[in-house]
Amino acid sequence: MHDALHDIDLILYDLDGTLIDSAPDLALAVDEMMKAMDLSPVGIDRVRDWVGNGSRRLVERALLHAGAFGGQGPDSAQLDDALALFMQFYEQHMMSNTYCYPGVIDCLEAQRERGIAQALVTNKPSRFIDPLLEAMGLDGFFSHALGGDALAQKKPDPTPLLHIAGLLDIAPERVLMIGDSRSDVQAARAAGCRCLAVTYGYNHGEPIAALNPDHLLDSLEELV
Ligand SMILES: O=C(O)COP(=O)(O)O
Ligand SMILES: [Mg+2]
Repeated sequence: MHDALHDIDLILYDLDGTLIDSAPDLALAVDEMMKAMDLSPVGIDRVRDWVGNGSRRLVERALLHAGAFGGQGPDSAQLDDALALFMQFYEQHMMSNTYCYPGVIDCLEAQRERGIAQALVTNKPSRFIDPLLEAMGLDGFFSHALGGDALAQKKPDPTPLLHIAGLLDIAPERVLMIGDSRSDVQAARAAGCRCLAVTYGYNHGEPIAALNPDHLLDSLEELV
């Protein structure tokens, strides 16, 4: 068994950039939103670097980049309207070009056989979680799935991690957070959980190794 799994009773997985490669469809929805607002498309390379702090922040980053609203960026009502457009387009496109990363299903099955509890902690809005998990064949593995809007705080705040650990009555030091970005590493640290980062995801254009996670993997297959 891989070192990262020693003394672990619960694994918390991030979704975007860790279990699924969703950047193509997120980019499609951002660019549809930009078009609807008469702004230039931003493209997938930028969107990949902007994912990780929830849809509202993603939309805000795109509007700031485009210099929309007089270069000041949107106020709260303008951001709400743009976000509503993004959500509508993403709902239509979220499974057009989104796939599980290699090794994900095998990893989930292996931990289920080992009797390790598994849950999902994503900053993605909750309404997208169930349809995506089902379409990707990932439903049925997780006892709990929290979206970025489920609680008052989201990653990098430790609250969602501690919330699930508390529901399952598992001490934070026996929890492993697996993610692709600094929000995951920071949330795990703040919660007192162990942390494993994957190198293939989205981390705002920077190597995740720089954050010194407890473990670093190129594929979740290594946890099988
Ligand atoms: O919606 C996002 O910003 C990304 O969510 P994640 O926490 O699953 O990476
Ligand atoms: Mg992520």
